[in-house]
Amino acid sequence: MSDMRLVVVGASGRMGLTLARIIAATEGVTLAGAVEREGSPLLGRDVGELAGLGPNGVKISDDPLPLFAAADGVVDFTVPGATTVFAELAAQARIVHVIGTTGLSEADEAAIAAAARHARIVKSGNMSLGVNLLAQLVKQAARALGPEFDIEIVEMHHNRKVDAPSGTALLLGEAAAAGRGINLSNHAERGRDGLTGPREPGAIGFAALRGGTVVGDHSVIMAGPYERIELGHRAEDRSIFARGALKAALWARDQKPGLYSMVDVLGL
Ligand SMILES: NC(=O)C1=CN([C@@H]2O[C@H](COP(=O)(O)OP(=O)(O)OC[C@H]3O[C@@H](n4cnc5c(N)ncnc54)[C@H](O)[C@@H]3O)[C@@H](O)[C@H]2O)C=CC1
Ligand SMILES: O=C(O)C1=N[C@H](C(=O)O)C[C@H](O)C1
Repeated sequence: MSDMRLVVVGASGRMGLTLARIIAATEGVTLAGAVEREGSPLLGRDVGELAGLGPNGVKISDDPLPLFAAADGVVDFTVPGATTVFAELAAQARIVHVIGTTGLSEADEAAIAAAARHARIVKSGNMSLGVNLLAQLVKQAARALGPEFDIEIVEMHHNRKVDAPSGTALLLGEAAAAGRGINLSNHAERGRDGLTGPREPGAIGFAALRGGTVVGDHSVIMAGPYERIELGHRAEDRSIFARGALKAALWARDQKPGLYSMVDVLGL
C-alpha cells in the first residue's frame, strides 16, 4: 500500500513540530502539507527546517482546502475553534481526522460527532499507549474499590498550557466514573477554594498545577479508610503523543466513517 499522505495542522506548535520529526522517522506515512493560523509569522517557511530536519519542501500554508483535497488524513493538535472547522473540512474531503486538541466544549464535541458521519475521526485527550492503559487500570480499580474510596485526579503541565483540567485528567475521570457506574458530569469537583465544606461523598476531584516545561504528569489517588492507592503516568517526551497519533491515522484509514478513540485503535 502507498504511504498515507498526512497534513499537519498547527504545524509550528509544540506538537506540530514534533509530528514533523516523527513522520519523517516513521514508515508508511508522508508529510503532505503543513497548516498554520492566518497571520502566523511562519507562513511560507519550510516546516522541515523549523523542525530541525533540514528543508523538506513542505511550506507552511494558511489554506487547508487544497491540501486536504490531496491528502489521506489530517493530524490536529491545535485549538477547539480550529479543530471544529477542520473536522467539517475533513468530512467534506472524506479523509481521516486525528484530533488531539483538548479543552473542547459540549458544542465542539457535538460538531465533531456530526462531522464523523462522513470523516473517520479518532479523538483522544491523550494519544499515548501508557495513559490509555492507565485508564483501563483506573476503571478496574474504581470498580473494585467502590464509593468508600475518594478519587482525586492531580495533573501538572508546562506553563504554556491554556486549558484545565487537562484532557487526560478528564479521560481518567471518565474511566473512574465508568468503573463506578456513575456520570462524571454529575460528580466532578473542579477547583476548591475557601470554605468548601466537607468533601461530597462519591465526588471525583480534579486539581491542576502549571509550571516550567513539564510535558504531562497525571496521578489518580484513591483514598480510603487508612489506606491509599495511587496510579500514575509521567510523559517524558511529546514523541509518545505523536507516535500514538500516527498509529491512529494508519488504523483509521481502513475504518468506516465514525468517531473512534485510542481504546479502539490500541484494542484495549
Ligand atoms: N491528545 C494528546 O495526546 C495531546 C494533546 N495536546 C493538545 O494539543 C493542543 C496543542 O498543544 P501544543 O502543540 O502544546 O500547543 P501549541 O500552542 O504549541 O500549538 C498549537 C498550534 O495551533 C496553531 N493554530 C491555532 N489556530 C489555528 C488555525 N486556525 N489553523 C491552524 N493552526 C492553528 C497555533 O498557531 C499553534 O502553532 C492542546 O489542546 C493540547 O492540550 C497536546 C499534547 C498531547
Ligand atoms: O497541553 C499539553 O501539553 C498536553 N495536553 C494533553 C492534555 O490536556 O491532557 C495531553 C498531554 O498531557 C499534554
